[in-house]
Amino acid sequence: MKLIRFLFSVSWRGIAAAVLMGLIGGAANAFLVTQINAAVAPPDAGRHASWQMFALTVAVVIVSGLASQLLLIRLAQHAIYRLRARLSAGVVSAPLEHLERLGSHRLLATLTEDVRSLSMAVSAIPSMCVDIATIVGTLTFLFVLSGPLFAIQVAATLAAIGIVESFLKHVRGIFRAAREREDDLLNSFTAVSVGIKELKGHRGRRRQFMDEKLLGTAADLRDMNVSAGSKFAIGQNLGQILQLSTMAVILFGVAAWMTMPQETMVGYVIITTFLAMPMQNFMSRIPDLVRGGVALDKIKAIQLSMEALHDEELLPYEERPVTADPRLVLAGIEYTYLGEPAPAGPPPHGERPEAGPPHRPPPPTTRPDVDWSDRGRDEDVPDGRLPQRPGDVGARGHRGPPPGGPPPGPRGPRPGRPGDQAPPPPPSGFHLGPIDATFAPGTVSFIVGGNGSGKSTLAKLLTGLYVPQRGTISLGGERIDHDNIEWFRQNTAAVFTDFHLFEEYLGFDRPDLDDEVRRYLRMLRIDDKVSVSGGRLSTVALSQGQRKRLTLVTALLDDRPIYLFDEWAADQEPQFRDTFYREILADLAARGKTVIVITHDDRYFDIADQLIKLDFGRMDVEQSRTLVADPQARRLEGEPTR
Ligand SMILES: Nc1ncnc2c1ncn2[C@@H]1O[C@H](COP(=O)(O)OP(=O)(O)OP(=O)(O)O)[C@@H](O)[C@H]1O
Repeated sequence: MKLIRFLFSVSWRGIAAAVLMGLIGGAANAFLVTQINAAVAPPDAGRHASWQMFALTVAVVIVSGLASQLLLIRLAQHAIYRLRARLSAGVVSAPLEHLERLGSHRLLATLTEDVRSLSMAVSAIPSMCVDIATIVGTLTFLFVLSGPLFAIQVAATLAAIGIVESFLKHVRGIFRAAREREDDLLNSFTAVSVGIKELKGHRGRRRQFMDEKLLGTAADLRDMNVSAGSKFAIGQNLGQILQLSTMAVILFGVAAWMTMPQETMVGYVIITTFLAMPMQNFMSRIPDLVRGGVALDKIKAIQLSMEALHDEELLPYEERPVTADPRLVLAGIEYTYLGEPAPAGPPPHGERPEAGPPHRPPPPTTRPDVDWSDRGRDEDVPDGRLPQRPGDVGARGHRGPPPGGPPPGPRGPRPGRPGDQAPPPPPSGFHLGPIDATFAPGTVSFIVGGNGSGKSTLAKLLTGLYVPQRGTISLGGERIDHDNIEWFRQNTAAVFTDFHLFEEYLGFDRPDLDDEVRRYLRMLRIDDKVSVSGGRLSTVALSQGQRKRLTLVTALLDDRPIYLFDEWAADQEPQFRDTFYREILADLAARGKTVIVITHDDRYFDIADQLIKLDFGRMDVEQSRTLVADPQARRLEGEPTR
């Protein structure tokens, strides 16, 4: 079982020690039964029991049982810790686009619901081990007592297990479906917390949302859990009926038929009474195991791999200073989002539909842990991995699919061979590029364009959060690829529109950090609202504009060679907007930083050294202009870039 395998992967020595203790406990339990049996046997039966032996056996039962449980509890908690650590690492290290496609609700459901289910399952294992040891030990004693009774009892127990298992098949399916609904419920919870103002302000919308979405999903989950619980209870009770029927058959039929001695029958009754408790305990923990298995499957399905399939933590990283030459050059870069999966339904032309659970998210399209050079796409690499270092791009005349074509992801579908049963290409979404541009040190570049024209997508490419599927990015003349993308990311301080403000200044190891922060708080005119002490902000409960100023503080503290602001000034008052564009950006450029600003503020176009206009994902060459030749001039009167 996957769960047990997972537990073993945490510490097989710990498991072995705990199971050994459990077995000793189980054997002692069985011996206890023989003691009780001897104590109640008629004096002429030749069995002896002493209270000293009884007390010693009880001591062994308790000590070994306790030792086993303590060992397994530690192990289980360690396993849960490892699970949380691996899952969180899975989230942090998964490619950004994959996380965006999953959505925060699915991540939350995994980090809360799946971890909870797995914790329950892992916590159930200690007592189940002791139960199994007791059952095995007691049945062994029954075997010694009477072979035929042992055979009948084991046959009945196996039949009971078979009955429970046949019910479990249905229960497993229901738990699986219920787990998918958990995602929907978490989605509704997210909508409630994020959209509470919209719901409060519109009675009809709130009612419909509550009835159809939140409560509808909650009711489905309730029904599924009731159905699963009832099915399991029926199965468990049928198993118990079978056990009791077996007892009746033995007591009232087999005993008389085989003329069994009375002490054997007394022993049998004691054994079956002793067996009842661990059996029930064991059975009642089975649903926890089933849920744990479903949670493991789910984690695997959303590819937040515990085997670290996309582990960016494994990206090579060389501890070296940031670049001294922040010249960023884009050469024909292109990027395509994977489109939404096709709606379920009969496939055209008699094709077979793709198998998979209904809510299974598509695989990630980007793989930052591999090289994204053009060369790899045209080669058939046996194990699906691409060469570590790019060859010469030289493929500017060989650009990939037309806009809207399938994404040529580094590990995406390889070119098919005749006769290949290649899966249909995933539907493609928005396509950006090709983009050729240079962002020079000491200059301010504006990226402009309509809503949805691809500005933020380009920003994610410029910061190394997405990897281009075609073309190259170079920084200071160094081509960026698999081997240096982690280093590349350390060169940019970026503020995105959907930023998160951390209450603490993390990742700074400076004794005078508080003083520096105070200086920036004063400079950004927010020192009357928030203070800092020990690298921690006094509050983050501020207006959107004020919170954005705090993100700017963090970016300025980072002091990186490249600065990227995605519509930073949109929430600022006019006066401060002026300060941002005319003073802060100018100061950064004067300090030799490469400054990139995504903006709709055409009033400030005059301060830009370069303007890059995007139109439906393409660079509008006519309207994109530059005067990189003279960064000091800061006027937009240069020639078009191409
Ligand atoms: N995570 C995503 N998955 C799939 N498609 C996406 C994703 N993010 C954006 N898109 C698509 O890419 C296109 C460009 O989005 P992007 O955010 O880059 O535009 P933008 O120019 O920054 O727009 P705005 O000015 O409104 O912020 C959008 O039309 C959207 O459909």
